[in-house]
Amino acid sequence: MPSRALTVTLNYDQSRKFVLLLAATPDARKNLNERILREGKNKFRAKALTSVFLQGGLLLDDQDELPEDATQVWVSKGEPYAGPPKPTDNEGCRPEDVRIIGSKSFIDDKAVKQLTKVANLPGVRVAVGMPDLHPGSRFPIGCAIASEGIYPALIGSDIGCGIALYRLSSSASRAKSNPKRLASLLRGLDDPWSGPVSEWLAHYDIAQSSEFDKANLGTVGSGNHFAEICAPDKILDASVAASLNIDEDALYLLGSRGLGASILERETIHDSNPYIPPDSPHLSEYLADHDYAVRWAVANRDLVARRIKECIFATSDLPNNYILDEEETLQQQQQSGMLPSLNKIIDVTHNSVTQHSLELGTESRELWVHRKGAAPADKGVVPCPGSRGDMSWLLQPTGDGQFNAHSLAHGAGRRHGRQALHTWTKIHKSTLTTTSLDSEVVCMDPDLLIEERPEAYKDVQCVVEDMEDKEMCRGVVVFRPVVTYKVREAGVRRNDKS
Ligand SMILES: Nc1nc2c(ncn2[C@@H]2O[C@H](COP(=O)(O)O)[C@@H](O)[C@H]2O)c(=O)[nH]1
Ligand SMILES: [Mn+2]
Repeated sequence: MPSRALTVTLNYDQSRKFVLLLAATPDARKNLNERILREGKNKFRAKALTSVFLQGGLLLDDQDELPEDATQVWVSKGEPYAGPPKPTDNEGCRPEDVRIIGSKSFIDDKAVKQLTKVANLPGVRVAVGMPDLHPGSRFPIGCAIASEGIYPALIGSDIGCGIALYRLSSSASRAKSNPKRLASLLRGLDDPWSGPVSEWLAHYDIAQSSEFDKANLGTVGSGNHFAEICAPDKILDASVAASLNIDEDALYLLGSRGLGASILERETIHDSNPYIPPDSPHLSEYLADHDYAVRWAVANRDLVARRIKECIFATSDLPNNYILDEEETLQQQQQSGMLPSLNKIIDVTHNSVTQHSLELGTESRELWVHRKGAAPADKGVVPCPGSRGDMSWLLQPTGDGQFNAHSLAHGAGRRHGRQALHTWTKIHKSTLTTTSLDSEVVCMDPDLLIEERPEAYKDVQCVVEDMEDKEMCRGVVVFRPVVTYKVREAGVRRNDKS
């Protein structure tokens, strides 16, 4: 009777494999787990092998029968599956499900090529380039990618990065007539927070706190991260603006703090772009890490906001449990006269993955939407920052989210790469700390001053108009920058660019 060949591959080094011959009888397919592990331990000289994966990442357990069509298995020491996706996931997007939204905005060809490549990955069903689309080192930034399973590398190392908008107060408005003075008040923000880190994190369902937390929680970080005090310049939708109480100064905070780097590192030990299929047991493990990084980033933005408020209003005696988004507590605190007003309007994460229903032709599918530099369009208003020398917008998402994969642009997007900006005509650094809108920039890092000057970014108005033309959103408020905070101390440059 002819035998059947089963290729056994070592999951953590896929160049190593051997062929196991199975008799072509139904019995030979039963209780195979033990035999595969035994042979694997011998052939690979790896005593610690514990699990057998089928193609796609499903575990072959003790009592499981080998599926009829299985020709390969992967043996692992317990690390996540690193083989190819299930054959059914193999085709990428249909051409009509690859969209680039941008007729007024500049879109770099390199970013289009990167998006096309991503759209062809197995399991990917929809790929949308937003008008802020620009090239990243491997994958494009400014896009929403919907797939059957999850590609951790598409979300990248800056999991949880996002932007939050807080109300400040009219006393800050008075200071706006003097941005230099307001800027001079922002001190000590690069130092670790001296408050109770674990207590703060506990408000965000984070039980542990580490040395990393102590050193980083409550700091802005570097790279493209910033805090910005801004003032409403134009109210475009008075009723939405009124419902959000936007009539005074506001504070934008963008950033995370590099926590996602270790998560991505763990995921990409064996493969630079692994795929976690929808039925893999590893999917929920990755999501637990991902959600933790997202909550941490929100906690961080809130703490930076609190510290900025302390700088501006010279109050260092806030109760330790003062959390910005607990409206009720906040209102009580304000009523009791304890606090100047600073509460949160919205916080959106723009590097993340969440599940959504999307229509593919006549079929509706539950897909994982990876947002790499894209804001969710199903959580209320969305901030869309321009640059330190341009306006920033607050947008109201519109439409059913099908065309844009429930996402909007996360900003203006880069027009020029960081390195290119260093080759431009040299400008004296001092002229970069006051913008053409008369706002002040606190940035003692000379490279960042060059790399993030306003000309580095696209025109945010074109980005917004491109989305309005597709009926994805409408403008609510346009904000003018007053003070942009990057880094105060020379030499403090944290390694968490995204
Ligand atoms: N209002 C400001 N906007 C800025 C500043 N620096 C950058 N940006 C905008 O934000 C996004 C950043 O998103 P990222 O997470 O990809 O960095 C970027 O596209 C710009 O439009 C600033 O100082 N002020
Ligand atoms: Mn970031």
